[in-house]
Amino acid sequence: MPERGFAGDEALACLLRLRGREADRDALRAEVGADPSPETLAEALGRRGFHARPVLPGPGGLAVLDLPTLARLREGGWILLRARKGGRYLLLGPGGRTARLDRDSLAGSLDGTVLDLTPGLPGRGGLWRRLGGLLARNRNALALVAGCALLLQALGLVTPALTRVVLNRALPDGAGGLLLLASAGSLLGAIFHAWIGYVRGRALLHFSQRMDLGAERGFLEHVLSLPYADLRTRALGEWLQAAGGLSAAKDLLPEKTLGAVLDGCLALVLLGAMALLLPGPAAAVLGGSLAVAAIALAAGRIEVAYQARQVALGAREQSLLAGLIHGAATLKACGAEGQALSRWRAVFRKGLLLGLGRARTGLWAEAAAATLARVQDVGLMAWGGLRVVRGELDLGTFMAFLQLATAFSGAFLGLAGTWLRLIVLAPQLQRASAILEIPREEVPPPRVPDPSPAAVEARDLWFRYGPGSPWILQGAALQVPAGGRLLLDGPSGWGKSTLLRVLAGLETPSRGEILVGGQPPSRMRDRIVYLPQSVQLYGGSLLDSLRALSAGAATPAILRAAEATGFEAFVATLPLGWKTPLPQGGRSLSGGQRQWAALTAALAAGKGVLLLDEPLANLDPVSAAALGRVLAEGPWTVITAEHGRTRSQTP
Ligand SMILES: Nc1ncnc2c1ncn2[C@@H]1O[C@H](COP(=O)(O)OP(=O)(O)OP(=O)(O)O)[C@@H](O)[C@H]1O
Repeated sequence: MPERGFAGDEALACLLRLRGREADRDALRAEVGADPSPETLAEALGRRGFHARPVLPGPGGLAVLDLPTLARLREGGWILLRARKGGRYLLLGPGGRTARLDRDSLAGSLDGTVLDLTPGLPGRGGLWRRLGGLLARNRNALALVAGCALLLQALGLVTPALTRVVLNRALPDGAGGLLLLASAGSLLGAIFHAWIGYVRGRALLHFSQRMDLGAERGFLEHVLSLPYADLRTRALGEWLQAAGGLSAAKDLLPEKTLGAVLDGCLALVLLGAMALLLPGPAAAVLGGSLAVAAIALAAGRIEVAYQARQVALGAREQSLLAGLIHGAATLKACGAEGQALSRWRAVFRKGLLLGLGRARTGLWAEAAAATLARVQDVGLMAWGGLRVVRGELDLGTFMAFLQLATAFSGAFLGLAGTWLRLIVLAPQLQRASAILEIPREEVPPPRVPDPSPAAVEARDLWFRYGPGSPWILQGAALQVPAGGRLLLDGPSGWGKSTLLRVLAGLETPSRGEILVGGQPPSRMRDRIVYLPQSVQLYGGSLLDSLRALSAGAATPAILRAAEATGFEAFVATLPLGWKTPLPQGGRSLSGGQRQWAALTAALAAGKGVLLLDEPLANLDPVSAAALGRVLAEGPWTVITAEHGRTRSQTP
């Protein structure tokens, strides 16, 4: 292990050079400083067209990183992870010093932060454009897969040629030497075939893994970067279906689409070879294969109609299922399990019937296509056998033709099969494409949170949830000076939460203006924290959950906030303290404790403007009063939605 790491700017220069980019160290130092944070390094890489993110991959995650990249050492400084071979990592440190470490020793000497440069879903546009871009970024692996597949196909032509030689020349002439030569050729061909198959399999595995990582993460990144309004208007089932569509498209692309292109090439070559041997029967085989493919495609068209309805129903069914599982406790408490189940069952049954109809069509088509293919085989055997018996055709040519015809039918049907899958999956793929086509929200890159309070002003705000929905805000206005307090009060459904979301920049008003510290809220993300009415804690430890909710606040900041809100006293009563594991959603905490935790995280985020939606509603009066005092005394601008009190004050 090199004794010390690179300084941040030097590490960046080194990485850029390894990735084939110009890197002037002085210019880089002026750009990122001498001791840049991982986020600053990622941003600098982003400006040069790399998709870089700081991650905490853990020992297992190191294996899927795109190398070369940078990792931060436990003792400080950065090290270059240059390559990975046989489970060991080649490291590069200052002065060109290198070392090789196994995964666990490497993980032990890092502080956990690594820059992940795995390409995500590139660019803009729909599904195919983005997946195409991802393919292009992995073109070396793709070229290896294609090259191997072509070689395998070329080897497939050797067997019919050898069969012809053996049957027409070696056997009738008793040419032992030729027979031996043909056998040795076959054996060598088989060994070469197995080796190329292995290389292709490995390249495909590597390629699929990178596609998986890029596509799935790219999709999630895209979803999380969408405007809030787009996120709230779609049901969970729609997101799941879109994710399923992307997954299917991604699986189709490397193996099937590449396979289809190669199948197409192979089919042409085989057809040419057949036509050279026996032109008439070659035309008959082509006709038979076209008929089989036509049956499959006609059935596919019917299946598409079923599939489109299945996708729509599937989205509803998955949304209902998620709601049922998520709200199982409430349903049980209300004794409404039966009703919920029967609603889900009704949708599920419809989906099942559609699936059945689709499967039946598929079965009919399969049976018809198989029968036709058999008829063609039998016809070919009868025709060829008769001609061989009559001495009009030599046996070797006939057997070679049969082998070519079988391979041709396989390649042709493979091509039709891929096309069929594409058209049947079209409705699901369209759903993924529609989501990928939604433009991302332009959000300025994250900056260090700004704890200074800012004035919040809103004038003539008009907002409604959709074109036909009633207006929720009709000319709303407010003015809170920096460090001031405003309590929003009103009956349920009055629009308090809506107003807070509009002020936070999550919802866009139809009319009116909002200024936070003189800027639109979307530009002030580093200063605004919005705490919704019902918070979702994350799984993992209690500390992890608060860190996530506070957008990555450092542990000392979380501990300071917990001391201020009194949450630390509660954590001290837990046997595992901050390491207490939480289930997803934090259900092992009471409603009040969850709110307490979320408020602590909001304060730990270190931002100057707090927009809080009923933050104390679930707490007991004593804790609520104590927390109310903390909020009243702190240096923030606070706008709180609460029932029962209307008060506005300035410090
Ligand atoms: N996502 C949504 N889509 C459509 N309408 C919505 C949505 N969220 C809220 N509304 C509607 O907006 C109105 C205001 O809701 P909002 O949650 O802002 O009220 P509130 O004053 O915070 O109520 P409460 O005190 O009960 O929390 C309600 O009539 C509600 O039906």
